[in-house]
Amino acid sequence: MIRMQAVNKWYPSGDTKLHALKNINLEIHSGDYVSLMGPSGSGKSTLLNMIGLLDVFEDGEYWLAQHPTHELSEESRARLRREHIGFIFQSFQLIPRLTAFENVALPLVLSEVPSHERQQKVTSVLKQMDMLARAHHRPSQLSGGQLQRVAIARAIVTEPSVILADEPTGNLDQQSGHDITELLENLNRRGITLIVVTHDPALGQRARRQIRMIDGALVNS
Ligand SMILES: Nc1ncnc2c1ncn2[C@@H]1O[C@H](COP(=O)(O)OP(=O)(O)OP(=O)(O)O)[C@@H](O)[C@H]1O
Repeated sequence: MIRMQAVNKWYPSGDTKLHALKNINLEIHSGDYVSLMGPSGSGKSTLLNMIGLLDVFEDGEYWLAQHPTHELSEESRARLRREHIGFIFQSFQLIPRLTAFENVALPLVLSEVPSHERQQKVTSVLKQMDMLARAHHRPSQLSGGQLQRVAIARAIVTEPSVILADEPTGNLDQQSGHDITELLENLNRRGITLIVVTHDPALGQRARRQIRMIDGALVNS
C-alpha cells in the first residue's frame, strides 16, 4: 500500500536547512495497524504529512497504491489523496460555521459527487458514528468526543484505503479517547489501513506494529 525509499525532507531554517526526515525506508501493507511514536520534534507529523501527500520531499521515492507519487503532478497527487487517504487530527479541524452534516459532506462536494448520493453517504457514516441525531449541530454545540466522531465520519465518507490519525485522542478525556480508539480499530478490522501518531504509550502499544522515530530517522521499521 505504502512504500517509501530513501526519502529525505529538509525545511528551511534561517540561513540553513533542517533535516526533518532522514533516509526513510518504510513499507506498510494494506490492512496494517501501525503506530508512530517518538519524542516531540522527531518528525512524526512531517512523515504523516508525506504519507498523506500534504507536503513534498526533496529526494527519494514514495509509492502509494502502486502509484509513483514522486513523479506525479500536484493535481494527480491531490486526486490520489482524495481517493485513498482520510485524515484525523487532534484538533478535529472541522469548519465552525458548517453543521456536522455539511462538514462530512465537504469531501464529497470537492469530489463532485451528486447531491442525492452525497445525502445517502453522509447519512450512512453519521449513523455508523452514532451522530445522526446531531447532524444539524455546529461544532461549537458538540463535545470533544462528538467532534472527533464527526471528523471520523468526514474521513471515511470517501471510503479511503488509509486513515492517518495525528494524536486522535490528544484532546479527549479518557472515556472519549477509548471510544474513539475503538471506532478507529473497528475501521481497521473492516480492512482500512490505520496509521496513528501518538505520544500515549497505551494507545501506541495497541497497534500491531510500532514504529519509532528519533531525530528524523526511523528506529525500528
Ligand atoms: N513547516 C515547517 N517549517 C520548518 N520547520 C518545521 C516545519 N514543520 C516542522 N518543522 C520542524 O521539523 C522537525 C519535525 O517536526 P514534526 O512536527 O514533524 O515533529 P513531531 O515528531 O510530529 O513533533 P510533535 O510530537 O511535537 O508534534 C521539528 O524540528 C520542527 O521544528
